[in-house]
Amino acid sequence: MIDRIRNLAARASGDIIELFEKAPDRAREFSIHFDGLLFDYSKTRITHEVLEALLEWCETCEVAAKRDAMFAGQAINKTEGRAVLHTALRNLSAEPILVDGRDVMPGVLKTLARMEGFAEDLRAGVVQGQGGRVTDVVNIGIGGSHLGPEMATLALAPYHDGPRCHFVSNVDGADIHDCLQGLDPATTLVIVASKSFTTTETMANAATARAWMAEGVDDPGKQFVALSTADDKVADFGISPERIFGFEDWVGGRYSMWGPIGLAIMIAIGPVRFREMLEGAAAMDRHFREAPLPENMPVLLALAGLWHHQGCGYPTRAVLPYDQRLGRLPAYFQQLEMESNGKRVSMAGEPLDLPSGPVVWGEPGTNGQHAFYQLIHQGTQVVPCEFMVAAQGHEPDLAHHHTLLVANCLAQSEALMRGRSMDEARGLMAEKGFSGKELERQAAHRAFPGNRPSTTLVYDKLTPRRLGQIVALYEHRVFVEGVMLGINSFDQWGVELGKALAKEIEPVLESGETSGKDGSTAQLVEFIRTHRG
Ligand SMILES: O=P(O)(O)OC[C@H]1O[C@](O)(CO)[C@@H](O)[C@@H]1O
Repeated sequence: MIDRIRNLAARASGDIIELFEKAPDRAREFSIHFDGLLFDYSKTRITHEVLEALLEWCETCEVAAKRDAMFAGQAINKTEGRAVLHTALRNLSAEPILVDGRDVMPGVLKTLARMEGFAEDLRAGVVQGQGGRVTDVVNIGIGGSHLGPEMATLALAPYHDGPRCHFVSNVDGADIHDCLQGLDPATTLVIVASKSFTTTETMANAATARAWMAEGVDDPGKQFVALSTADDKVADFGISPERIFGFEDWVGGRYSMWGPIGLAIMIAIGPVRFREMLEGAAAMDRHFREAPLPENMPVLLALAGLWHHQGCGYPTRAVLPYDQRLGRLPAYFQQLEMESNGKRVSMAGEPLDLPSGPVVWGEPGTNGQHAFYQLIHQGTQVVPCEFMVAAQGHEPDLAHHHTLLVANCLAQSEALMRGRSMDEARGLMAEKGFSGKELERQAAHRAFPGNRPSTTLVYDKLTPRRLGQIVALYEHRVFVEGVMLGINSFDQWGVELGKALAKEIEPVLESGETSGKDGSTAQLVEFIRTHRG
């Protein structure tokens, strides 16, 4: 199957712009609308023939059946023997979902109601700190217990009407130091977000926060909340059961912002808007489950990704939100995509016969334009770009800024596609008075190859509902790509070795006993020990 796709990519001739000239309806044919979103993948080399081949590959991989198995609560995460049910966290219809014969929905909705009660009480000043109304909330977590809440809280800044939310993740003491500076322990609530409640970074930061809190209040434990699956470990830390918001092991870390891990988001924007975010995600879930594959937005987004990565062989993709408040979305997608699909063996444990998922990177526009777009336009590697932009901003008084923002976004995808030919560049240089060899030399620097693919996701406005849809859209894209690559997208064994070695090296840094370590590691330890003051 992949050979057919690769042959199509190798045979693709002519420029993307010519595809528009040949088919005036191309933009409509290679785009899809769904509930306030437009995904346009027409500025790529995908043709009807390519799409047909990609869809056939998708069918061969039984994506639809595997999707249904996920939604039905089957243990599709086979290396950990778990179901994958982040979708249950936004199943507000309460339609039963059975895991091992037990409906998980009553528990999900009960926890959601507890979170709502707590968030309301905190926002209303009913739940207080030992120095009065809580003014600041510090979420301590890392990876999936950090990136989602941080990303969504920033994204929904126009809706904030609760206490200020801060996020600490790095074990680097600078992170918690800078966060706590200026906060008052007596009016601060600390959320310890950790599915396992064993993650070194989070536990170190939680202990530091508790010590800081103990300096300012009599009973630090009263101003801590835990979001975890590990009640016993939370109890050992000293957080009482009514301050634990639990979830089950079928919620993966990077898929967890919809449940208790999203408590900081709920505190910031309120339970009503948090529900709107869940409803947006649930709408995308329904679309993913019900729309035929050729009219299914997550499937088409996945196929565009696979075409570029597997078919055309482009090793990375850039996520480029023209939306300052989506500034953490590239980092969020890095974990979502690379922790999910960065695997070298198949479900069966055999070496993959395809490259694993691509490197994902990005930055919000227009900032990226003044940093790395040079390479995107004129470097020798092709980087498929995934642009995102809202039709409206949240600042009506600054509508002219938004027009500039949108114009830049659209201009970039157009420039990538059109490029600038040598003849056009020669014309520009001739106008400036160059001639002969110097004109040729100058023109070469100013020519753009063009024909570089991009997709654009446009939404009306970045509301809680739209954010929910967009994140769920990408979650399902990762699922489809994972199934088609034959990968288990829901484990992350690749993070374990480094964690284990860090535990070994910690005492070595104290003792300096480097026997058994390689020469480089031993040299680094020695340098650090002699320079750490
Ligand atoms: O929520 P926890 O258990 O602290 O884990 C945090 C993160 O660490 C990881 O396990 C990777 O190290 C992620 O998958 C997870 O999101």
